[in-house]
Amino acid sequence: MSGTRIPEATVARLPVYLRALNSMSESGTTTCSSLELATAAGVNSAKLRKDLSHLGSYGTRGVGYDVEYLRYQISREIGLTQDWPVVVVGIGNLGHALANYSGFSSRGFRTVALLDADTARHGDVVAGIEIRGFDELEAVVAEHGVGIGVIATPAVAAQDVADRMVAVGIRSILNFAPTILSLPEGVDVRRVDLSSELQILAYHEQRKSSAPATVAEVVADLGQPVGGVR
Ligand SMILES: NC(=O)c1ccc[n+]([C@@H]2O[C@H](COP(=O)([O-])OP(=O)(O)OC[C@H]3O[C@@H](n4cnc5c(N)ncnc54)[C@H](O)[C@@H]3O)[C@@H](O)[C@H]2O)c1
Repeated sequence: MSGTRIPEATVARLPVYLRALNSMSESGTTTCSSLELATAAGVNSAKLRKDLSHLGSYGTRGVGYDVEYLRYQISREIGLTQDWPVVVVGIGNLGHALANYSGFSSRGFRTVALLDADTARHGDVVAGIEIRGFDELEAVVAEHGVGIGVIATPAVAAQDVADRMVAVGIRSILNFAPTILSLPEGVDVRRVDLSSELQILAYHEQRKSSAPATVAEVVADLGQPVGGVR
């Protein structure tokens, strides 16, 4: 890691740069300009250069960035060169989808246990992992050194699950339940709220459809030809 504290907004963009670099690498690209990488990541190149400067990466004038080296630097910075054991709690519809998602393991997140409170689910196997009781959380965390917990339970259960996670030493939580968790300092929580994201899109959609009418539309409403406007 760079050792200096990187702004949160930059940290949030690093995985986006990494994804763009991964596609470049897969297509055999060995170097890229800041503009090429910025375009692939959907940001402006000044912001990209500033972000990468926090990693001590400035590229080479006239050559740009070395794709493989930058991939390595970003991966190291966001901890992807390490193996991260993860426990998922709540193996219903979403829990099944998360357990089956191969994108976690390819990025170093190894699901070591699937836990659920419903005894009817215990013993079922999802993605090669047996669902176990939630009361096994402490043993699982101790055995695998789990630092990251994923909550995919209904909202009413999420706070209790989070409290139990923290009590057994988990310090980072990814929460899919649509509820705000109250947790002690030092515990990082990321909330994935798909409904809120849809609501934000709905808000923009609504604004688009109520955008001011063009002159042509106003004229059409008045029943006059556009050419008739003075
Ligand atoms: N399904 C989706 O597409 C989706 C999308 C976004 C967010 N979410 C959210 O994710 C959560 C799960 O959704 P779902 O559709 O998978 O629900 P689900 O009802 O299918 O699954 C929830 C699972 O959590 C388990 N559970 C309940 N209380 C528990 C506890 N205290 N400890 C351990 N396990 C417990 C249940 O036994 C069940 O297996 C919800 O909060 C939902 O709002 C779901």
